[in-house]
Amino acid sequence: MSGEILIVEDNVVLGEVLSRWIGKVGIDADIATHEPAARRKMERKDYSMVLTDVRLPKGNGLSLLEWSMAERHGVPFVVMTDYASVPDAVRAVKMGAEDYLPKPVHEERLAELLGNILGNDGRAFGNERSLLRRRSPQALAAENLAQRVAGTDWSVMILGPNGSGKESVARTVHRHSLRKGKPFVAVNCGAVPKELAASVFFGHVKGAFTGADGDKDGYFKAAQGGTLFLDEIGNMSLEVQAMLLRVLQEREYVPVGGRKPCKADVRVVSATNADMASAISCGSFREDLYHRLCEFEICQPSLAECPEDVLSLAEFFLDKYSAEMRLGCAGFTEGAKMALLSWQWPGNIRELANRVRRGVLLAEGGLLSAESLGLDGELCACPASSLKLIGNEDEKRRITTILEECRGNVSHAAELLGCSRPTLYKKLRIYGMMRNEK
Ligand SMILES: Nc1ncnc2c1ncn2[C@@H]1O[C@H](COP(=O)(O)OP(=O)(O)OP(=O)(O)O)[C@@H](O)[C@H]1O
Repeated sequence: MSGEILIVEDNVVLGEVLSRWIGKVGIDADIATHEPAARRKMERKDYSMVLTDVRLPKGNGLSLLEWSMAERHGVPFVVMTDYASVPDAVRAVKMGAEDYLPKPVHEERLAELLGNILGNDGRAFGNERSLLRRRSPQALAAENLAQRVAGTDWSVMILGPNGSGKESVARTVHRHSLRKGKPFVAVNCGAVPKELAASVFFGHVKGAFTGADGDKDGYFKAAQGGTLFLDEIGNMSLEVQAMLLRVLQEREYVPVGGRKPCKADVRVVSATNADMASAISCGSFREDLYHRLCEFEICQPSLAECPEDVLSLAEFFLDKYSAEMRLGCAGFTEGAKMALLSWQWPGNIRELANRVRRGVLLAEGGLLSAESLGLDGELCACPASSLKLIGNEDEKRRITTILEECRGNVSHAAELLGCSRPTLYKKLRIYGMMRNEK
């Protein structure tokens, strides 16, 4: 796969703007101005994604999508629509498009989307995202640690599952540090091939290798004075690890093909969902690098550990996406709320955002149902949704949240928690939650 993105857009100025934004994160973009040209390009090359307008002078984005699905190209499609053509976006998603992007396109949304679809550092656009202040004790604990360590210059390692908000914690560290106002640069280390690592991290000078027709800065230069966020460090090759260890020890580096050492004045914050102890014991991660990267550790909880945040985050995303699409969605049906509370969120906040975005589109201005969130029928089908009644604080909070939502209806709550009524009563007694117990 070329890694290149194909933009299909007849507005040449917009095509160029999109291509420049995509280029900022190190991805090349190719432009076609109508459907036949796009088809020709797709026949010649495998693109990593197609970003297409619906209306084109010849053909249209939906028939391009239909053709690509029939030809089994397997390339993710993102369809750009203006507010008047919401039904087109709905059709596109139903036909298999990965996502849609409302026009006018915002750089921040495009970055988020690239991050979601390509799993790369679309985040390097560097724009601050608006975030909800979370209230669950677990999320607050991680946030407080981030604020406390921010004032030191220690390296920080954030551990937690994918999509749980580790980058948001890294941004909190940066925002509360003396380096705020300086760059925050995010790098997806897992996506950096070892052959290019030196040039990507340290930059290169003109003539350093074939194709190096100018000087180019690397991530360390881009983050100078600020924070370098190394994401997915668990996926770094041993060669890249050795390279990073050297620069973190010596606090300087030399661009590829250059002579003069440059100062590496960056605060490093890293993140991973890997089990670092096992990675070290099986030799896939260097222990010396681990200690350099982890002068302070923060564990970001999964969304399932933070039941208090689910509905407020869902409402936050509902407002955000319905404003973006100018679809005044009024809220969630009771069934949708129950489904949101009983789902286990294997993809964490990212999954919640994606489901709500899809729901906003499909609800077309009404209330979001469990079906529009893709959660109907899943409740019983997903074994993970059943409560593992093992007895701990998380479980108690989850029961409390669901009981509140069910307005005290134990049968309904037991159903959502995936356990029997007698088991739930037993738990309520264990936790001293029965009214007649106190
Ligand atoms: N408090 C919040 N309010 C609103 N959105 C949030 C919040 N925290 C995280 N998000 C959103 O959830 C998504 C996932 O967050 P983030 O990228 O920080 O997770 P991550 O753990 O770093 O993921 P990965 O491990 O896949 O890199 C992002 O779109 C982010 O904007």
